[in-house]
Amino acid sequence: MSELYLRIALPSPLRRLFDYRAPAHIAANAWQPGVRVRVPFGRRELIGILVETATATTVPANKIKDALALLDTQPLLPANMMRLCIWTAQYYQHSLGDTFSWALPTLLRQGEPAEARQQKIWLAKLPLNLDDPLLTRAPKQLQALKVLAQHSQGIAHERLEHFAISKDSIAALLKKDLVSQQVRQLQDLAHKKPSLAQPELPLNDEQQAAFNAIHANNQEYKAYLLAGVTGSGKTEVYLQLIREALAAGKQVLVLIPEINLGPQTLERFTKRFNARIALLHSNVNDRERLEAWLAARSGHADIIIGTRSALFTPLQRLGLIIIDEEHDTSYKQQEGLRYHARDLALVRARAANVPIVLGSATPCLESLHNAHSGRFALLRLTRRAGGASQPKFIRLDVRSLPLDSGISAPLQKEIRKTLEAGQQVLVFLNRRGFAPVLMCNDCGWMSQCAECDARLTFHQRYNELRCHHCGHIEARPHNCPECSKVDLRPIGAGTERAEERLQILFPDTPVLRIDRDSTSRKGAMDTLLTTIGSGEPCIMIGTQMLAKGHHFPRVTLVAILNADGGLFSADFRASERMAQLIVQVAGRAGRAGDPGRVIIQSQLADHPLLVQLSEQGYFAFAEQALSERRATSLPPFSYLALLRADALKAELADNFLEDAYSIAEQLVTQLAIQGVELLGPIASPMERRAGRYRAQLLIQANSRAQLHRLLTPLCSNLENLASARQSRWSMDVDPVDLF
Ligand SMILES: Nc1ncnc2c1ncn2[C@@H]1O[C@H](COP(=O)(O)OP(=O)(O)OP(=O)(O)O)[C@@H](O)[C@H]1O
Ligand SMILES: [Zn+2]
Repeated sequence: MSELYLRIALPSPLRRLFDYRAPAHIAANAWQPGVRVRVPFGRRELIGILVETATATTVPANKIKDALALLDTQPLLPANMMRLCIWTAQYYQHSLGDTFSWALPTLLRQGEPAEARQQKIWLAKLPLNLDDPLLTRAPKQLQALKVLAQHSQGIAHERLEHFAISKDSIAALLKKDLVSQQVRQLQDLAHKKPSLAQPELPLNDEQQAAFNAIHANNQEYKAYLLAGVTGSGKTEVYLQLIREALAAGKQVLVLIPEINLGPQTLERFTKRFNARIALLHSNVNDRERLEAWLAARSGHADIIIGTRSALFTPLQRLGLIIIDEEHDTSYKQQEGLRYHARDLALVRARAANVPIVLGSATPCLESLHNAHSGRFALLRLTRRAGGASQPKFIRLDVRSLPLDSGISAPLQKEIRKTLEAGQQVLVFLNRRGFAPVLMCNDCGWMSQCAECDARLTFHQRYNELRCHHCGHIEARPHNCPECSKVDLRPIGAGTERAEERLQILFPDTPVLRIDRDSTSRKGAMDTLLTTIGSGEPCIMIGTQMLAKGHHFPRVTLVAILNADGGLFSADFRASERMAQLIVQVAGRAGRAGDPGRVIIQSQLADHPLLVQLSEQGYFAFAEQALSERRATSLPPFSYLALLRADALKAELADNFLEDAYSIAEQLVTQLAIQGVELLGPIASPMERRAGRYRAQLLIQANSRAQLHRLLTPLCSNLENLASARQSRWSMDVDPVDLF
């Protein structure tokens, strides 16, 4: 009999498969594509995914090794997900094995069985006998038994500690026959038909029209851009579409952006339905993630809600995909496999032939362009649901006004008025920490990161200087490191400073800071949201975390403190980002009965972008931005890939990129590739970061197909370059950031 070879995708950066011999003792038909295989690799063992089997190999007979073990009896990934992963790897120019690693829950990557866990449960034996003489000299066991007795459903083995029950006590109680153990299958819950748990809101005309349009075509692929102003009730449309899908026996995949959209949004879904909801976001632990993934794959979960990687969850009965806040850049992964979950979701929806809804108040220009060209159906919600009106914009010119920790006097007055009316205020400042830099008033020294081309931010709470780019932390110096004088001053204001000042200005009002520092503790965000939810007057001061999808009915004033940042950036997407951020933050104002106001405090209050945005709204801005992109041939009117390199010495990264440039040039000629331009190599906008020098080569093309004709051979050539060994490099297809 001829030998069987296994072509395996291994977690390695190399863009190829690895051949192994199938051990003779395993039946040939057990090797189905999609199963996990353990193999020797150098001196290590790795777990890979079988992609295909073959009867021949190019590996010489004395070099080929036997696979060690087959880990699954069924393919881990069904054929459609295998195809999606393969497509992803090819499109993003990434190794297939590593693509699987990003797509799979951690525990599966590590070889954990792909089975729903059986949970061990401890129960007190009945009738309960707390006076048992066996317990008289064992107070801990007695206490443990009492606690167990209070839990008629039993306590899970791994939760014992939580109830201060030691494993020793349990073992002793088991010996004395006072407790018993049960094994429960976590997915055993009987399969009930999902139902509504809460009455629905009657849709308004625009919502109904959007719902009808999507519902009418719910048996086939079609992409919808649900462009609804903030507070227009997009979520209600999603919820009713989900109801229809569930009633038809389908599963629904809902993608949400990262960063704390968590509690509020999730609650709206969980409260609405009696259905099994699998959560796959950053706050679930590895075990929970695996359970959710398995429940989704087996069809046990009805609704799957997660951040970008949830896109890769296998689903048996997929009927609808929803991408909430589709413009959010957290859908693009910025490391390793640089995929865009929104774009892949479109690929997935098309392959599964199901509808996909992209929702946003501020759609990205790519999506608007797709709507214009007819690839997406555009559905507009132009009014706020439930009668609230759109907030009013006020541009506050602060060129000649002194700023008090970033807050001008007229703004302070408006805040006071709002609080006195019993309402809440949201202050937006997209800068964490106390001050963006510490400066010596004597010699002009400024706090600078030793590892990055960046300033160190002063964090007063910890009396530290921190680099927001590499994570470096040092104690705040007492004297100037240059001139030894003691006059070091924080320059500019971050959220910490604004918080401190607001608390002094409004001593009787709670001031809640919401940024990555103040919410890093588990549960901290929930506590803050509870205070806000009470409806009492308060001031929230925070970064873009505040901009994302929150519904704060009592907020009537939104203040944007420093809107100038995005007006000068070199990145062609900066103005789009800034417009989205301003509109999203502004959208938190006046969402219930009382009308909302938005004050944009700026040194550039007359900047055309701010004028247009505040007077004509996001869509007018977006149309103009699109026509500028067209005129300058930038995405979505061209396609980009960014080759980045970094190394300990600048010339190593440069050498690599110079080599890459020549190879790319040769390939363009050899393969007669049309309409591709190589721009660079140049130093990255932040040239040094975390001690490494960074440079980049931008590849711009007027067709996606031509771009990929170049990228695929280019990447395999780069892998074998000598200069590639002294640099780290990555290819970013459709980059969202150009640094
Ligand atoms: N048809 C309706 N009738 C009455 N109230 C509604 C209706 N639809 C939605 N609402 C209410 O309007 C408010 C805003 O809705 P929702 O949060 O869904 O808007 P959104 O478009 O998702 O907003 P954003 O993009 O700003 O996050 C919510 O309080 C919601 O309960
Ligand atoms: Zn740094």
